[in-house]
Amino acid sequence: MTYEEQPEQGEAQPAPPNEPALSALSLYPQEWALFLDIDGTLLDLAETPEAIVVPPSLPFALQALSRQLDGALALVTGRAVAFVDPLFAPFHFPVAGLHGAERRDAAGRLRRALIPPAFQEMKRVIAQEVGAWPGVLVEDKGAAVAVHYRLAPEREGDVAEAMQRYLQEAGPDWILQHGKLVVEICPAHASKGHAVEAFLGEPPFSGRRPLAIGDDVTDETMFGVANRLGGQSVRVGTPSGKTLARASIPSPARLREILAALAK
Ligand SMILES: O=P(O)(O)OC[C@H]1O[C@H](O[C@H]2O[C@H](CO)[C@@H](O)[C@H](O)[C@H]2O)[C@H](O)[C@@H](O)[C@@H]1O
Ligand SMILES: [Mg+2]
Repeated sequence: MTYEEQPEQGEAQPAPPNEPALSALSLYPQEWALFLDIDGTLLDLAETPEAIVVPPSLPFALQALSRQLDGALALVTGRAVAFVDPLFAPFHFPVAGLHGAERRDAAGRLRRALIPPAFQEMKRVIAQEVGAWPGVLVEDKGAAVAVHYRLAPEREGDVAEAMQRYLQEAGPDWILQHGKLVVEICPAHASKGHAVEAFLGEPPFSGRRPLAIGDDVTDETMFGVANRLGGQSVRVGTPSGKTLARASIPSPARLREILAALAK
């Protein structure tokens, strides 16, 4: 198993194309744990959060791969955990949701994030104010709220300004998370990197090398953890900025092809 060495731990570089990065999974399945982002990684991006399409064969490929890895496969997403299971039915994979703020481990134990009453009220006000702008969508995710402007890109500045204002109101327990044509307010204590570390502290993930695959800035924390722990990091698509990922795959469609081949 050979990988290109990186110059410095933590130093962001453009990721070189390196699809063979995934072949280690089939060569040494007992050594690896796989952490997969959903939107823009496993699934093509869609115009709205609800419009995503899950190819029918994908859940079965993931299940076969999970079995090869003795269950050491987890989904690590900005979506809420409750949203994820129906996507990958009939399977229930270990999953970290809301960028790591909630997590269901391999034993099925779910750690939820609290939704304080003040945050509940703030989501209502955001939906009322920002949700009234044509083309702007407010996604209530429980302990996080996302405002999407994919259908109204000219509203980027307005959305950023409004969410910054709401963040001030929410206080220090919350952070802004920028994504692909979306700005979110999420719990500050969590990150995808922390979620990957938490999985790696438990069976069947413990003792394995993490392979993290994602497409967006929120995935950079799990790339950093994977690199630090002797694993591998893969960014899907062409990153707009620099990335900690050590390899890249051109598209979700290509990743699905590779995963399907590995699952056989
Ligand atoms: O961490 P991920 O699994 O990648 O989730 C990140 C966010 O994905 C979703 O928004 C993005 O995908 C939508 C559907 O393709 C797209 O319409 C939107 O523009 C993207 O930002 C999801 O709606 C968010 O809740 C996730 O945090
Ligand atoms: Mg993504």
